[in-house]
Amino acid sequence: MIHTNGRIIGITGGIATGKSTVTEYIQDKGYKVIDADKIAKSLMVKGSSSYKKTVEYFGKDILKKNGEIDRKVLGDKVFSNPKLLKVLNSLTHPFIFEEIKRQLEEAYLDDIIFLDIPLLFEEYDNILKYDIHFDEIWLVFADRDTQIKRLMKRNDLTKKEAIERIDAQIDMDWKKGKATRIIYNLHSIENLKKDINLLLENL
Ligand SMILES: CC(C)(COP(=O)(O)OP(=O)(O)OC[C@H]1O[C@@H](n2cnc3c(N)ncnc32)[C@H](O)[C@@H]1O)[C@@H](O)C(=O)NCCC(=O)NCCS
Ligand SMILES: Nc1ncnc2c1ncn2[C@@H]1O[C@H](COP(=O)(O)OP(=O)(O)OP(=O)(O)O)[C@@H](O)[C@H]1O
Repeated sequence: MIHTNGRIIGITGGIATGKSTVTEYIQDKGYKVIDADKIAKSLMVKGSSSYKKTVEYFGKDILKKNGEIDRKVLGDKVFSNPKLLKVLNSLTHPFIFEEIKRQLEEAYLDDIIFLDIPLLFEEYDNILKYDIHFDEIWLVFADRDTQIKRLMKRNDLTKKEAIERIDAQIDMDWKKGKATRIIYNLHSIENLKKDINLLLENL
């Protein structure tokens, strides 16, 4: 069991639905936020255990000239091939979950801890294995067309590539049924902030 005094609120959603936009705002308001994507990135730096295992399996083709992992190249490989995505997950997730657990325990004095974790439902077995218990789960929702549009724009992807990334995750409508709260991020960012304020006031 993770030792914290406070509540743990999971923030999840589909790719490019707006999780980071939501958690950046929550963090600006002074709340403690742990970001699984940031942890994953920090653990993939040149020379780390995840890096070594990933390069050993995927080969030097995934490296940039300076020896760092080219995330676009690796992303293209794994999101177009579910088997390879599974391999990458198996090489990286143990390190990521260890670090999430460590950061949760480090934040034991905070009353509320938000954990931004895109794969909360996809990796539920790991959530249980690492003894992470959510008091609430907030789902940031956007419809598929909006996801595609935002993802193509932000990552400079073709429609096909955006769809592959969306389809590498569990369907958003299924996730809706499992969440405590749903944040509909379909309109302006100002609108989104108002909705978040309401949720925070009611904590
Ligand atoms: C494949 C990689 C190199 C692509 O890097 P890139 O910089 O393009 O994307 P980034 O890491 O910023 O992730 C963006 C979004 O992609 C989605 N995503 C990332 N990894 C996965 C995955 N394994 N399965 C499904 N969706 C994923 C999430 O919604 C995430 O928010 C990178 O995502 C990665 O190393 N993934 C494996 C680690 C992982 O599972 N990270 C998610 C946090 S638990
Ligand atoms: N309400 C909105 N209106 C317009 N653009 C938005 C809105 N919300 C988010 N965006 C933009 O959509 C993109 C995706 O948002 P964000 O990065 O917050 O999503 P995410 O869920 O964290 O993505 P990922 O799963 O890839 O980490 C960003 O470029 C962001 O600026």
